[in-house]
Amino acid sequence: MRPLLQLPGVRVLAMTCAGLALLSFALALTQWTLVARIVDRTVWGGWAPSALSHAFLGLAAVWLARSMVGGVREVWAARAAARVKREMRARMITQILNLGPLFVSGQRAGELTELVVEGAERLEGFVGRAVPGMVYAAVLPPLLALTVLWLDPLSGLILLLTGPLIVVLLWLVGSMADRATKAQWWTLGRLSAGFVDTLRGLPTLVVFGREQERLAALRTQDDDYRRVTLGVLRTAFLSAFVLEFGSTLSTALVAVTVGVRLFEGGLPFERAFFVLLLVPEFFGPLRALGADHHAGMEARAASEQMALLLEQAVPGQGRLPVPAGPLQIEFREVSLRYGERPALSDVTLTLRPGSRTLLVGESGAGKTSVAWLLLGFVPPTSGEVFVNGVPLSDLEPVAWRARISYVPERPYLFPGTVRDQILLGRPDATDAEVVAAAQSADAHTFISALPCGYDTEVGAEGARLSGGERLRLALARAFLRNTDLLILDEPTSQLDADSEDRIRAALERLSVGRTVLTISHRTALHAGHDQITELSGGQVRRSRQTAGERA
Ligand SMILES: Nc1ncnc2c1ncn2[C@@H]1O[C@H](COP(=O)(O)OP(=O)(O)OP(=O)(O)O)[C@@H](O)[C@H]1O
Repeated sequence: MRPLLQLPGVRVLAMTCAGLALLSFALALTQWTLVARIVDRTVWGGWAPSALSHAFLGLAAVWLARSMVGGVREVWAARAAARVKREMRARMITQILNLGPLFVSGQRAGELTELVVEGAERLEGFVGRAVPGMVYAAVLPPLLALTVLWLDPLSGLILLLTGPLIVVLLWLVGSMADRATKAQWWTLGRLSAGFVDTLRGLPTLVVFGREQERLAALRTQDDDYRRVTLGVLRTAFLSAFVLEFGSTLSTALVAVTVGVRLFEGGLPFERAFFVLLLVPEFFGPLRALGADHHAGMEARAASEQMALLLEQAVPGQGRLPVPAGPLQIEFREVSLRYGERPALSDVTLTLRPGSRTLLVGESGAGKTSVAWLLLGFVPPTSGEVFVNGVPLSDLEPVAWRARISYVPERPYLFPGTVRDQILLGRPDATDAEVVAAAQSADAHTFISALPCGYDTEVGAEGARLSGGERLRLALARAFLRNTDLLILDEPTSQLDADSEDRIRAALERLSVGRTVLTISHRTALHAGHDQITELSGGQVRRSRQTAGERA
């Protein structure tokens, strides 16, 4: 429960509910005192009609006040729950963004989505229902039991014995359900992840004829989920049964002992009736607790995973401003490991301002890792990257990335229009600037031929465009972004000769006046670069300066 109690606003909500519970207690006492008195005087006489009507008026006022207190509790709890949901979702998303692409690449998209979307919903259920329920159950029954003890010690004793017993039984059933609830949460996460993976890999599954197998695996996961959900429901029914049985039994016990003493003349009618009216008030919050307990357990399973995500150490966030003017970047004996896996070892490399460097090497040589280090997605395991003599890790990361344009091998296009894709480079650009960027990237002609031009929807991940068209949109983004430093990761590896020539021409225009790092398998791209560095097995095998003759 600890991480749940640390949720924003939960303590304030608990204190408010405690205040409202005290108010409810006072109102309940007043309400049932009036009812007992009205019935007593009506049966035995002794009140003038005006006194009776005053009592009825008072009863109506108290009833209204109780309803209002109940309403305030509902509204307050709903607001706090919505706030917690919003805030925790924002915290998780910020944390995922801060942890960066390296963290995300090691996760299953479906599980993360499940945690951010469904996990936050579960917190809403906990804060909106379980917290007020628990506070009411902690405040009202003890006060009511003490009141009954004062009015009629025997009935009070029955309540003081049976109440805690029911709570202990509830706790035992809850502990049994704890593992089932966690299993339910994990299974749901796996099911969502499996579904997202299936959707993403559908073309591969179809090509290899494995879609039926995948469907069967999803069905098995679905069956697992159904099984654990039934297990959770079984324990929920069990706790409801324990509560109903316990409260009915002890209500009956109080009623019998009160009835016997009433007939024997040992207890006045009004007091006996009052005690009987208070007994359901005593069990009411405990009954509600049984239902809300389930929401609390579901939230706990999700909150433990959230805590794991939120406690992950975020790579160093520097605070220094990025130096203005031309940027000289130096890798000094930089090594990088992904866990136990070495990717780079003692890499020393200098990118002079305005120079063009080609980083070549076989697959797995560590080229993309150099780009990720430069983008600040991963910190070096040893050594340091310097920007104008300042360690990159000390620079403010957002301001640093604002100086870089990165064109990856497979640029990602978000659902939206062609214009939206280009505007990602600079959201405040005008239409004329967007068109100019597209023209420079040799994208304007194909965009104009699309059914709705710049307003054409590109589909999920740019599914309605070819690989070369997607790449040209990514270049248009880079033109619009207009930064000092440009990183091109395998920019032409997937293109035919004609597209490659056109993209190379666009790249040439884009590179003018910038510091460029081009990553490639092939040395064929060497024309126009000032420096060619060869990586092999994570080490610099050779680095040579060239004449820098432009292609
Ligand atoms: N997220 C990761 N976790 C673990 N190991 C990784 C990760 N990313 C890369 N590696 C490993 O680090 C090494 C360097 O990978 P990197 O992607 O930098 O090579 P590359 O030269 O860009 O390869 P390619 O040309 O095939 O893209 C490889 O052995 C790779 O398996």
